Amino acid sequence: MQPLVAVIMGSQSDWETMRYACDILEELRVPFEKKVVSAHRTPDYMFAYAESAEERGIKVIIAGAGGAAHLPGMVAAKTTIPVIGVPVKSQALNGLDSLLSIVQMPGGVPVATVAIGKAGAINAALLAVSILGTYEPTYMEALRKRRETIRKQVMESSDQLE
Ligand SMILES: Nc1c(C(=O)O)ncn1[C@@H]1O[C@H](COP(=O)(O)O)[C@@H](O)[C@H]1O
Repeated sequence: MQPLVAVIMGSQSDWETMRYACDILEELRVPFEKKVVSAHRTPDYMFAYAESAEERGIKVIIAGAGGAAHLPGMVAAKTTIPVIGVPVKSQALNGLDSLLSIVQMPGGVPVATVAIGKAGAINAALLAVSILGTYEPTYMEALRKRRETIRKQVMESSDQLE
């Protein structure tokens, strides 16, 4: 099926985080592609990838990177498709470097930045599905059902408190 969401990451080492985004997309039956693309290490490929994404039918790009995390911002600079940036936890600075590199975009070139690490990757995918849901009601319905499941789980966990 034609992918609607692109999950890209600066390195294969980001997969341990970005796999959580892919799990959500699989769960909600959203067609997606996943690729390693680096602004630093494969700049020409990154440009070509970002420039061609819209015409290939991609609606949202989720871009995860760690450290000097320029990938989400550089992709956003080359496309007007919504870009969601996931700060990957870095070894040296625990992902604070990644977060600040992604979130502080100059006015005019937005990147929707989520939290550092696993929770951010999960929320990036949910946000991407929300965007798809604005024109495809089945995705909105899938999100509503998921929220309801979470609500029930929380209520049950509350009942189980001693
Ligand atoms: N931040 C970027 C970019 C980029 O922004 O283009 N390319 C790779 N990286 C990051 O380098 C970290 C270490 O990568 P390696 O584990 O491959 O050394 C990864 O978290 C990756 O996202």
